[in-house]
Amino acid sequence: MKPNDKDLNTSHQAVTTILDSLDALVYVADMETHELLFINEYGRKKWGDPAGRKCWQVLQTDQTGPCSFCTNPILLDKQGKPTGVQITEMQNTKNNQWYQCRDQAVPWLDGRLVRIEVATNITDRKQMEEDLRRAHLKAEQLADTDSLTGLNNRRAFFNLGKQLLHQAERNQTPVALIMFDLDYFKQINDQHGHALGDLTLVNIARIAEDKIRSSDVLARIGGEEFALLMPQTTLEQSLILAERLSNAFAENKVTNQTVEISCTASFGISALEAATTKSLDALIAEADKALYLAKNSGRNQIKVHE
Ligand SMILES: Nc1nc2c(ncn2[C@@H]2O[C@H](COP(=O)(O)OP(=O)(O)OP(=O)(O)O)[C@@H](O)[C@H]2O)c(=O)[nH]1
Repeated sequence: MKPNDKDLNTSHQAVTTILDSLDALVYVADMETHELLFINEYGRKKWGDPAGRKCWQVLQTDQTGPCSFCTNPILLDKQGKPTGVQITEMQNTKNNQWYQCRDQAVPWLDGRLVRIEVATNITDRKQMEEDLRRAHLKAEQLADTDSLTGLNNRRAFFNLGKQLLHQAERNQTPVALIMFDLDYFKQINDQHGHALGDLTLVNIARIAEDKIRSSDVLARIGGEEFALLMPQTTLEQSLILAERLSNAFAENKVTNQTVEISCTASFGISALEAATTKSLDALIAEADKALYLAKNSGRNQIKVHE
């Protein structure tokens, strides 16, 4: 039995009612001319009536032609045959909302190819993903950061240090390590309180940060112990920097309302010459030995591992 006009009219109305009830954009656009042939009520309410206009004129802003992100090219294969459903995520240029777009090329009633898109608003999900990404990044940064000074912590020092040594070995460039430890720091805490001790550590960190290159890895690896690993740096160059640091620390004054103090440091230096290999642990052990010697020789001095 052939459907009559009334049946067809009723089924057209039924389909329109269904499409207009959806909480998603549904539209049909000519794949060649981009003319918008249909848009459901959700789309009309948000983007307006097509009135013979093209999809890029109705749905996007500031377009003078088809969008650079138009999905048409992926909806057809080299022979011009539909590739099936393609799912993309896009931020609409008119309302800045994010949409998941389910696009498909299909033959229209008159035989030409059209793009049918069903787009659902995923802005809340995108925002949640972004929040999660930021929280994850922050957690990672916190796990690598010394909370008092904001410097790398011990864990980060070992991770970054190993990468740095690896790179240096590959490039056959020298690396130097300075370990420094504040002198008689316990006395500062005991005599003037933990808060002034903390302030001293922060001051020392800022001074050191100020004197190094962005490629250097500076870390607080213990209570009052710091490590500075420098790529493309020789023993001689690191000695000059250690002297600068030593002088700057000694000149630095830390104050609270009642006292003004200064604090020196002892330094131990070790180095990896270009085109040689050494583990980070070995480099640290050598610098540590030199630091121990500096402490035992009266403090406020720099010793180099021979
Ligand atoms: N204020 C403060 N003190 C800390 C922190 N971490 C460790 N310390 C203190 O640093 C002091 C280190 O003391 P010691 O290891 O005896 O070293 P020192 O007094 O500097 O002596 P030398 O290193 O031999 O010159 C201890 O009193 C720790 O409590 C911190 O985060 N803040």
